[in-house]
Amino acid sequence: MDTHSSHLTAPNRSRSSQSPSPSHSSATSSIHKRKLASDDHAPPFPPSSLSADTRDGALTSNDDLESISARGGGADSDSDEDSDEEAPEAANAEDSDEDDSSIRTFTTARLDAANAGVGSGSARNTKIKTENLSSSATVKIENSDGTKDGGAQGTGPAGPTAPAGSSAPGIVVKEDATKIFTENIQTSGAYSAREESLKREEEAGRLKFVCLANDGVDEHMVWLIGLKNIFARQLPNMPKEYIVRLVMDRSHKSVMVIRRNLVVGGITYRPYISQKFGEIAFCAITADEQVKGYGTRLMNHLKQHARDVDGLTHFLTYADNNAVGYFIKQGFTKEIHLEKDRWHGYIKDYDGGILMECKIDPKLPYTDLSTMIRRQRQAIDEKIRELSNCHIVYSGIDFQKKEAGIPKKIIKVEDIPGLREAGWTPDQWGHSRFRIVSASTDNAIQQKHLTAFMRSLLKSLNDHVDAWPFKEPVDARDVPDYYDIIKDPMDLKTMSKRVESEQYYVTFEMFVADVKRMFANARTYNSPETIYYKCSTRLESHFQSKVHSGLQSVNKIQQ
Ligand SMILES: CC(=O)SCCNC(=O)CCNC(=O)[C@H](O)C(C)(C)COP(=O)(O)OP(=O)(O)OC[C@H]1O[C@@H](n2cnc3c(N)ncnc32)[C@H](O)[C@@H]1OP(=O)(O)O
Repeated sequence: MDTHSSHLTAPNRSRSSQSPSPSHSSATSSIHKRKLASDDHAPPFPPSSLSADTRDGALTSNDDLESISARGGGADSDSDEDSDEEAPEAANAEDSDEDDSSIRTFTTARLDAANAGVGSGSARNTKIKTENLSSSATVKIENSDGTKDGGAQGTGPAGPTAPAGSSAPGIVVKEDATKIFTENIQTSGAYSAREESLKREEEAGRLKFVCLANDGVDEHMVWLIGLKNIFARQLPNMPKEYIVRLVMDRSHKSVMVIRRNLVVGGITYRPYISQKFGEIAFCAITADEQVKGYGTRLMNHLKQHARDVDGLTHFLTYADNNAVGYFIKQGFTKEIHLEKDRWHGYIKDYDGGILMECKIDPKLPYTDLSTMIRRQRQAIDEKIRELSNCHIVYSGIDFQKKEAGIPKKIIKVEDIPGLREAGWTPDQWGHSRFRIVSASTDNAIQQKHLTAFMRSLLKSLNDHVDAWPFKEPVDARDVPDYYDIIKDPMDLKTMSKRVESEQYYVTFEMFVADVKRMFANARTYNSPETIYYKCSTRLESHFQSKVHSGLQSVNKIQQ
């Protein structure tokens, strides 16, 4: 037993890692080959509440691992992960060095046990349970409030999470205040929305975040194996033996997302209590649950736990190249500000990874950031209200229209609700885009001239020999599919109504746009050889010549 368990300690970890041979092809990670710290500069094993005697602890032999794994494989948790990874894992066993023989035993036994069925798995379970119960050195991580991590499901948030309605140290958020903020602000960013939704799931007991280590508790071991399986699948370039070793190493802790008693993902880290920093070894979410916010919430729980329970101020990690973006979004930087003597020689070196650092804020309510963001939004919103009226929403303009799109009543610009309040004055008319064709200041006279001009053009069109197809709106009874194809119909009769209303065409361009639309419709619906198409072309050139001569005579009068 002693020989088996000793590989969990630092020297053996280094020795075994000297010949890692990750031969997997990469699906989700870039090459992430370990180049572990050698024995000579491996730091003394730091005193930690988790580094209890490994010989008498809960997991004391590969037999234990085998039986747990067998049971884990048989459970609903991550059963697909297991089945998918078994073949490569077995194949990979050949690559392992001698120090990994225990892991090979573990893998083989797991396969055997899984094949043997539930019966043999439960026999193993019983054995572990007995051993665990008799083990006085089993270390259990407890929450600051004294409850055990990974407690029974349905008992509310577990792990280091602050209970609902409470707040993180240093920040007091009363429930009522939270409610007001929540109700007042309707929209929240994607970050807050995801955090809030997961927080609600936690409060409803459907989701929990637990932080635990290899403590021998039956349920915890199943979860750890489930997490190991996710790591093995999501980090295909990482030797599986190495993953098992660290996840099961008692100096490492794992924060896990558990949903319906299944592990969704997690982060395994090693807290260096004396150095006040932690090293994130692995981080992954199961494939079909990625980019749903679990990774972010997981990291927030980790930070809160590491600060409040472990007393850490920083995290370091060798981030996989593909995951650098994720770590940046979690507040990690490539610049390392932590004094080198606090971490150098402690953390493991990796090839192909980028060393990143995250400073843990001493006050931030990491598991309730969405409430804090709401409060900040509320404060900014109130300040804006003090300085401007942009939050006031006026009733809209009644755009109800009579036949031919003519407004039922004329609305004076100055009567538009909110316009004056926004600082508009009538002398700003010149900035309006609804300008009459002439630069004259007498709008009424200009409108009369415009109407007369449009009336004369319409008469000229109506009198033309090719006008007959355009005099009336197309009758859908005659041409059933016409309005399926022509969505913006126009005809001379409708234009005439608009001209006579003296309200519709406030610019000449609006009138011309209707004429052009009428001809374009004819050429859209009809093919070029048809009479309708030819009529539209001839009538349009007639219209253009009339407009041209009409505008020339207007110009002459104005000169
Ligand atoms: C030390 C190490 O272990 S390094 C290896 C890290 N692990 C892996 O690469 C394994 C495969 N990937 C995963 O397991 C997951 O995608 C994780 C752990 C990287 C992220 O977990 P998720 O649940 O997907 O993250 P979450 O949904 O909270 O996303 C947070 C943000 O990061 C972004 N993000 C997630 N993964 C990545 C990525 N690989 N690269 C860049 N951005 C990412 C998301 O788009 C999201 O952005 P947004 O807030 O602007 O919308």
